[in-house]
Amino acid sequence: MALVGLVGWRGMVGSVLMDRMQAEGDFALIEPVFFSTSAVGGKAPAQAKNETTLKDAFDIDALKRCDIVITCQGGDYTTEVFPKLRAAGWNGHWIDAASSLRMTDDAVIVLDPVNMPVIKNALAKGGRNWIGGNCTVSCMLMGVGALYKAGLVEWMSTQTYQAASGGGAQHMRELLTQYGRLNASVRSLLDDPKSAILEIDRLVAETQRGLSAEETKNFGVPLGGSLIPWIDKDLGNGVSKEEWKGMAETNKILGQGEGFGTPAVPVDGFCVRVGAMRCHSQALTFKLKKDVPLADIEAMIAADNAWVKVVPNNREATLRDLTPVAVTGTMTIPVGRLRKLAMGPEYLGAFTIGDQLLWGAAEPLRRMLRILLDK
Ligand SMILES: NC(=O)C1=CN([C@@H]2O[C@H](COP(=O)(O)OP(=O)(O)OC[C@H]3O[C@@H](n4cnc5c(N)ncnc54)[C@H](OP(=O)(O)O)[C@@H]3O)[C@@H](O)[C@H]2O)C=CC1
Ligand SMILES: N[C@@H](CC(=O)OP(=O)(O)O)C(=O)O
Repeated sequence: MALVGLVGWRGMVGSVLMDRMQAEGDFALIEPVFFSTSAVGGKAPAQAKNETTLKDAFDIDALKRCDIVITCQGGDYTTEVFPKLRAAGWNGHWIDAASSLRMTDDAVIVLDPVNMPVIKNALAKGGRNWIGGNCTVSCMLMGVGALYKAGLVEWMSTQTYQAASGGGAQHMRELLTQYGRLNASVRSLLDDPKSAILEIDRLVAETQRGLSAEETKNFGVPLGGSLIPWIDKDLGNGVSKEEWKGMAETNKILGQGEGFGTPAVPVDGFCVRVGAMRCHSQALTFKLKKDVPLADIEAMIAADNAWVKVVPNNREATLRDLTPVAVTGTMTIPVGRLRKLAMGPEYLGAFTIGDQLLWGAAEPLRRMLRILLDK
């Protein structure tokens, strides 16, 4: 039975991964070894079989014993440990949620319902580094990958509405604390149906602007009742790193563009943090290479994988099925608002949502583990 090292299993992404592995019976197929950066020697979780204590996540010899290592510990951990482990001669499979290794030549960004041929090809060539994609990109491709697979996309523009969870657990807490502060600042006025809404609004803005450095330390500015049109690093050319990932990762996942000897499809737009909990939403504008009837497009998208669901483009279905609240905690990737745009018959609009901890982070890793175990 494969010895599988789990690092970062108690973090937010790691906990979602553990839940999914449990639900899909993955632990029956492996001998898990649990690692920790903070509680070495402690008791491993209930899924442990023979390896019942927590091993040191920085112990290269302990990691070297594993056939496969899955990490959700984060980019700093990967940057520190991965090169040492390979330098020590380890030939196992490394499956990672962090972005650090995504664009390296010997790594595949894994999203098997979309890029199984790319994964299979790399496996045949001895590939051993399997990295989960950016959450926004993975969720988008789970929804509209069919259009790319059919070679229909000339370019795509994205406008994202990304949840607090993308920043991590502390960001989710900060958002909720801010919402609580805002509500508390006007509670008595809210309780009075005759109170003036503009007075409530004035007090909320005053509270938002008066939030302390402690109350905004994760996002840097208030997010509750506001939004932040910048995610991840400033690349210095007017583009945020999150926006850069849109084109770089979409093409790499699909096995096209730089490094593959084929043209990349241009993908660009704006990435915006909003006060949602753990679902990333995005409005997409496509320029298609030709005019394809809307019904054909809907059929193509619906048939692409088991999780995508086309939501009829009407108000009732949209409100019911196409919101972060409807999608959170589920594997479903709804795609709705599908319509031809006023610019011409090759221009297609769409709106899609995904749970960024499931398809956006944990699930592609879990599925890669199964691909390796089944091989
Ligand atoms: N958050 C996201 O949406 C996405 C994240 N990723 C990647 O996954 C990485 C991990 O992200 P995320 O899961 O949000 O990180 P977390 O901060 O939740 O967990 C990372 C590690 O922090 C340690 N830790 C310290 N205190 C606690 C605590 N109170 N509860 C749980 N763990 C704690 C744990 O390590 P130990 O047990 O060793 O102490 C844990 O493995 C990211 O750095 C990123 O690279 C990728 C895609 C999306
Ligand atoms: N950057 C994403 C979350 C994330 O972890 O992305 P990446 O895995 O590309 O660093 C967000 O903030 O929503």
